[in-house]
Amino acid sequence: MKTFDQLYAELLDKAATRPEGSGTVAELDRGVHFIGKKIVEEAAEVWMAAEHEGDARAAEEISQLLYHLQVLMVAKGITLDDVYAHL
Ligand SMILES: N=c1c2ncn([C@@H]3O[C@H](COP(=O)(O)OP(=O)(O)OP(=O)(O)O)[C@@H](O)[C@H]3O)c2ncn1[C@@H]1O[C@H](COP(=O)(O)O)[C@@H](O)[C@H]1O
Repeated sequence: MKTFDQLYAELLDKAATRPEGSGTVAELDRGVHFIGKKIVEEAAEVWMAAEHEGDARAAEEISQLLYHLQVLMVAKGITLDDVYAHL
């Protein structure tokens, strides 16, 4: 289990060190357009899970959406503070 901040730090490290087999590195290499489409896809899965698949599945889909949002943040150089400033 990890927090939002811990995951972001892990993804920043993956982007910097580019370990073999990292899905994050592969997604970053495909670019913002691809990541944006993943976000839209995961958002739809969150919606469907929340309406039809129960809270546990919804929570899992939400975690995936948060992951892809963080990959986009890393791709764009957007920091946690940049986002938190608007909360
Ligand atoms: N939290 C996540 C995470 N959530 C979602 N995903 C990715 O997003 C995909 C979404 O799953 P779906 O089942 O919706 O996708 P799918 O359509 O079946 O599969 P795809 O064809 O879209 O890949 C997963 O296949 C993962 O590739 C994640 N990939 C990585 N992490 C964490 O990110 C960190 C870095 O991971 P790596 O870069 O892979 O080392 C680790 O702590 C991981 O646990």
